[in-house]
Amino acid sequence: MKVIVDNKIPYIREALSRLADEVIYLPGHDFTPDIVKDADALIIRTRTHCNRQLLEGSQVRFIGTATIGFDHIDTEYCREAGIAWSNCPGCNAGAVEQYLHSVLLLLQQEKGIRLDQACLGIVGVGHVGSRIQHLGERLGMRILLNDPPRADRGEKGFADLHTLAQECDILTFHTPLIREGSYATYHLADESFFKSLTRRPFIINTSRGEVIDTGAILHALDSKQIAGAVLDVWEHEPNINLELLDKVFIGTPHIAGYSADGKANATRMVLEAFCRFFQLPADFQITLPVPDQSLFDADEDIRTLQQYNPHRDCDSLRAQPALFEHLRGDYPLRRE
Ligand SMILES: NC(=O)C1=CN([C@@H]2O[C@H](COP(=O)(O)OP(=O)(O)OC[C@H]3O[C@@H](n4cnc5c(N)ncnc54)[C@H](O)[C@@H]3O)[C@@H](O)[C@H]2O)C=CC1
Ligand SMILES: O=C(O)C(=O)[C@H](O)COP(=O)(O)O
Repeated sequence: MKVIVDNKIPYIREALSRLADEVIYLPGHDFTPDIVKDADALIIRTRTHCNRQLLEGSQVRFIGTATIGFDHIDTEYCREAGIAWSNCPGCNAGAVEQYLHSVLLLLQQEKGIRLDQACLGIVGVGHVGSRIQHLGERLGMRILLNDPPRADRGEKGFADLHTLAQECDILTFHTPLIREGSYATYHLADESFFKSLTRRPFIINTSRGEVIDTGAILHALDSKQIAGAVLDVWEHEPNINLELLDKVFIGTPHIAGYSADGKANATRMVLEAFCRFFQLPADFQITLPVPDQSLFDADEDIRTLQQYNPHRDCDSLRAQPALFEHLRGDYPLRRE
């Protein structure tokens, strides 16, 4: 069996060498129709666009993405072509929670937001959003939740986006990127959304850049419709809007999910899916580095920011925005 694998997926090589006869490691954007044509499986990240153009005429039967998001896979084409695919639900939700925890503490320390008096709006309440809900509750915040697909399934406790826009001091986006249909999230935060905000909130986006219209958020920052923004994801990565990077409170290179723990979960889950599909025994171990014991005695807020302070990633990105992809590819994975 021949497998082509993104060369930035950590902890995978030893396990995969025991599962496949031939494994080729390549940068995610270097997968071409010629390279994939005689592969049985692709193991990818968000950087490989799996569509007709890449896959037509190939013998690929399985695609595993070591990510939760799967907007880079044309699932309709895969269905037509009989190609199975799999993602890793929940793999990196703990890492994004860690990112949000540090961001909320920094908003309190540096922007004067009293978290215990603030209302937090969470748009998209899945694996990540649910963890942010519990984090916000632990921090004493009032929480409003928006998740139309869950509300339409009859689940209780959700409000519409307009209510969040009216009542929240901080709004954070955790939806998938959906380009069309009744739950589309492409440019969910557009000019009319920003106009509808009444409390000059902070906006946080760790979902996908395309969920927020770049022109609209720039205008919202300039016209003070919002107090500031924290962005981990951007339209047109890696060619991000430098004016926006300059104007946000914190801007990072799509690394909210980049903990060693989250990456190891993703590798384990993608290999389990691979083994299920090819009916192979899943007899592999993924070994993580040990946690840093020296942090264990500190006060929780101090420990949170010692373990992860997003200003570091923001400073690196601002210093060399052209290295967006390199900063991600060679990221020193943090522990949760
Ligand atoms: N920056 C990063 O490193 C990371 C980014 N992500 C992004 O965050 C997204 C969310 O991650 P998870 O919570 O793990 O995914 P998930 O699939 O568990 O949750 C997504 C939630 O969004 C809801 N949703 C769908 N359409 C919606 C709409 N129109 N409005 C409001 N809610 C809607 C769904 O019902 C679901 O509850 C991922 O799809 C991915 O794009 C996830 C992990 C890391
Ligand atoms: O899981 C997702 O979805 C993400 O956005 C990841 O954190 C980004 O993953 P990579 O494609 O950079 O591995």
